[in-house]
Amino acid sequence: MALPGLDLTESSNSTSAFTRELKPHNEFRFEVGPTSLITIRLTAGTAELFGTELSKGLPYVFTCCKSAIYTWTGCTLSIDGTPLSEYTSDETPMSTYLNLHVALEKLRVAASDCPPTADGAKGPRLLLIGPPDAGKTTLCKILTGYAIRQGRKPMVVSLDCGGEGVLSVPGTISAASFGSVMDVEDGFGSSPMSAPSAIPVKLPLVYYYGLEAPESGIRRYKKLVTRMGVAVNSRLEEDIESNNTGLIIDAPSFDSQTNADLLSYIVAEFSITAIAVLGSERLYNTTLKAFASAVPAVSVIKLPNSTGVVDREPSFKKSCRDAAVKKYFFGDAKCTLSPYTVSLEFDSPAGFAPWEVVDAVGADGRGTNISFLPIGEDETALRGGEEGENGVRRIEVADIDSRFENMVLAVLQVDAKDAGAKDVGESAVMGFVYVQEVDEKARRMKVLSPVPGRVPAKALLAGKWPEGMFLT
Ligand SMILES: Nc1ncnc2c1ncn2[C@@H]1O[C@H](COP(=O)(O)OP(=O)(O)OP(=O)(O)O)[C@@H](O)[C@H]1O
Repeated sequence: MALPGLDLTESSNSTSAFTRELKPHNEFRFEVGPTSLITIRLTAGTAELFGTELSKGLPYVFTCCKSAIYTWTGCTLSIDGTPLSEYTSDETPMSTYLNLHVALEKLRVAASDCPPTADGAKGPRLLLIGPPDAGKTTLCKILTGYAIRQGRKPMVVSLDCGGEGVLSVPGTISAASFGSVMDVEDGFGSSPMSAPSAIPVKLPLVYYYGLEAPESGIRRYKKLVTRMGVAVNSRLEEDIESNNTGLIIDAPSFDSQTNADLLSYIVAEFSITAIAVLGSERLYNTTLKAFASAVPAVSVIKLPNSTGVVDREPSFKKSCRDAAVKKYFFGDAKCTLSPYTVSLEFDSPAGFAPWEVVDAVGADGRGTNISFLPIGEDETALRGGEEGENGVRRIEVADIDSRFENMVLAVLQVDAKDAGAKDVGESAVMGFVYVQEVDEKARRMKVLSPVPGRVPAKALLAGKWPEGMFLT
């Protein structure tokens, strides 16, 4: 059976079943393509997937992923389907990661012993940095999984706008408090901002950045980091349990000195107490020097990355982003959703306010690069002023045409009617719609919405990331 909108067929070769016996401290690594499924069952022993324990006998279905199942005690796995590749490895950094978790746990215990209002009641605030594909998100999942298994309630922040999105669609930064078990198949699981889930819902705070890299719109990115920092800090102050547990932040990819300023900015906004550098000796050394005399003190730790972490080709990453957006609207193999087709009138009396993210750096490295700017219009005029300052620009209705089709628009929390560039530039996200068709003559567009009824009269924000895609 094919799933609507997902183009997923059930395992093309469901007869190819095999088992793998893993010795203690070994890892079963596998890769599944975007159009196939494999099912894995734990039949004996104990095992975990990036920090979350597998239940015995339960079928876990995987698609479009490169992943690994680790065992501390030895286990038997039964696999149904044909992975693109699979092997077992006895070389993993899991003991080092466990040691890091134990060190964090000691700090959490010390924080719990302090009076709630004392400064010492703040648990460890860890920032994970490293070059692309170093395994930052994976380590973030592992540490979150271990903290949850220990009965903790970690606050997880994803500042990686270029990735697949954590509890949301790509192009966003998000934060959520994790109090319940994570999803083995889905990693961080789902939320009303990503997809349905059988596991208790997490309600993330989401900002739509709309560009691939922080450098492309660094001023706005920093503003969003500040907004996120304020929200997360005040949430932690209100919730003693979360405050004692602390923060785990998955940073965007850093490569040595070029992002030094952004790194210091993030450290200051979230009052980071420790930075873990994955997979880059050079980045570790520059970071160590940069924070050697920081007040308050910031510990810098060097961590090995797993030999299983593979460079994902751009096409594979694109498939993963597409799959994340499809999942937001159509659900997944376990829980199919039927999004609604809704008409968005340009002349709606309630208000229609489309905005777009302004790219601060063009492909040539200079000037703005505005996707919907009418041909011939002077881009430099937009660089100053309130709009340039806030990294967003109001789109004239006359400029809306088929270039909008197949794009994701963020429905912001500011009302369409009185939205200014500052509100739009810094507003959190309510949800997303997908533009199916633009009818310029009838002055309306057809959008896919996850909820029935009219799209709320809120400001809509178009970005360049995730890039346009065909959903239906
Ligand atoms: N031990 C492992 N075995 C197999 N695959 C792994 C392992 N660890 C991580 N991976 C996979 O490697 C890929 C890259 O890892 P991850 O996303 O954690 O890196 P990252 O540093 O966060 O990447 P980004 O550049 O997006 O920030 C992911 O698909 C992840 O599932």
